[in-house]
Amino acid sequence: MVVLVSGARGQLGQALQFISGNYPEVNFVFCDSSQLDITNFEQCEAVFNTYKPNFCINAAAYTAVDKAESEPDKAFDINTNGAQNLAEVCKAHQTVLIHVSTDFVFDAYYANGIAYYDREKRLPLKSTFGLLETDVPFPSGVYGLTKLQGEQAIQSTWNKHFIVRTSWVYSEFANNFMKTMLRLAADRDSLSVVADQIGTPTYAIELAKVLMTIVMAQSTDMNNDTKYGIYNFSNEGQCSWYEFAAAIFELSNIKIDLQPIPSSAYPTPAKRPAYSVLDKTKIKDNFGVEVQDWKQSLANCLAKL
Ligand SMILES: NC(=O)C1=CN([C@@H]2O[C@H](COP(=O)(O)OP(=O)(O)OC[C@H]3O[C@@H](n4cnc5c(N)ncnc54)[C@H](OP(=O)(O)O)[C@@H]3O)[C@@H](O)[C@H]2O)C=CC1
Ligand SMILES: Cc1cn([C@H]2C[C@H](O)[C@@H](COP(=O)(O)OP(=O)(O)O[C@H]3O[C@@H](C)C(=O)[C@@H](O)[C@H]3O)O2)c(=O)[nH]c1=O
Repeated sequence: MVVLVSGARGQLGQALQFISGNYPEVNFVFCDSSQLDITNFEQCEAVFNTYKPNFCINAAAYTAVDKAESEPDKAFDINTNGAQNLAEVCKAHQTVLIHVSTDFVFDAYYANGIAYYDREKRLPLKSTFGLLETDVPFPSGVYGLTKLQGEQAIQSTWNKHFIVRTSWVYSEFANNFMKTMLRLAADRDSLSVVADQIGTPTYAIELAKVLMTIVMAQSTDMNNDTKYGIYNFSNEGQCSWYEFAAAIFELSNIKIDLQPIPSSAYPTPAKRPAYSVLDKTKIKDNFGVEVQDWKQSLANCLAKL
C-alpha cells in the first residue's frame, strides 16, 4: 500500500515521517513543496503517475494566519486551489484523500452555556459543548476562509475523502506556539498572552497517528463508502492560549512573569475565534480513537526536547 504525503517538511509532515516506521506494511512517499507543489496541477499528475498512491495525506498548507490577511491570493492558491488539484488527481487515480483542516473555519463565541457562530449576530450553533462537524462554519479571517473553501472544493470534487479538522497543533517539529513561547521566554522576563480565546492544543504526533488510524481502517475495507466525510480531532479538554502558555512554562520549570490579557490588548491582522473547542465524538465512534488530555500530551512532547 502506497501512502503519499504532501507538505512533508512541515510540522505534521515531519510528525508523519517520525511515526512512519510503525507501519512496515506501508510504502510512504514523502514529498516536500519542491517535489510536489500542490498548486501545480501538472506536477500533481506527474507525482501520482509515478507513485500511484492508494492514499494521499495532504499536510501541505499556507498556515501563516496573520500574513494571509495581506496575501489572500497566495493563501487561496495553496489552501483552496491546492486542495482542489489533489482532489482531482485523487479522483483520476481512485486515491483516498485525507485532508487536514482547522478549527479556524469557525468564529464561535460561547456564552452562558450556548455556543454561537458569528459572535456579532449571535446565531446559535447545534453544539452544547464543543463544535460539531455539522455546525455551520463561519471563518473570521483569510486563512480560515481559504481552508473552508479547500474543504468545499474537495467535497464537490471527490467523494472518497476524509477531512480532519484539528486545532492549535504543536510539536518538537517546525514552528508552533509552544516553540514560540519557549523562544520568547529565553529572552524576556515577562510575557502577556490572550486569555479570552478558548480552544484545545493538539500534539502533532497524535494527530499523525490518528490520520494513520483512518488510513489503516479504510485500507482493510476499500469498498466501504460509509465513513468518508468531515471529522474533528484535537486533544481532550480546553484552555485559553494563556493557560496553554502557563502549562508550557510550568512543565518546563521556567519562571516567568506571565500575564493574561484580552485579545484587544494584543492586536493582530487576523481575528481569531473566541471559542473553537472541537467535539470528537464522531471520530471516537467511527475509528475507536482514544484521545489524551492536552496537558498530558504537552508533557510528553516537552519531555522529548
Ligand atoms: N499548525 C497549526 O496550529 C494547525 C494546523 N492545521 C492544519 O494542519 C495542516 C498541517 O499544518 P502544519 O504542519 O502545522 O503546517 P506547516 O506550516 O508546519 O507546514 C505546511 C507545509 O506545507 C508546505 N507547503 C506550502 N505551500 C505548498 C505548496 N504549494 N505545495 C506543497 N507544499 C506546500 C510548506 O512547505 P515549505 O516549508 O517548503 O514552505 C510546509 O512544509 C495544515 O492543513 C494546517 O492548515 C490545523 C489546525 C492547527
Ligand atoms: C506570541 C504571542 C501570541 N499571542 C496570541 C496571539 C494569538 O491570539 C494566540 C496564538 O498565537 P499564534 O499566532 O502563535 O497562533 P496561530 O498562528 O493563531 O495558531 C493557529 O494556527 C493555525 C494554522 C491554526 O489552524 C489554528 O488552529 C491555530 O493553531 O496567542 C499572545 O497573546 N502573546 C504572544 O506573545
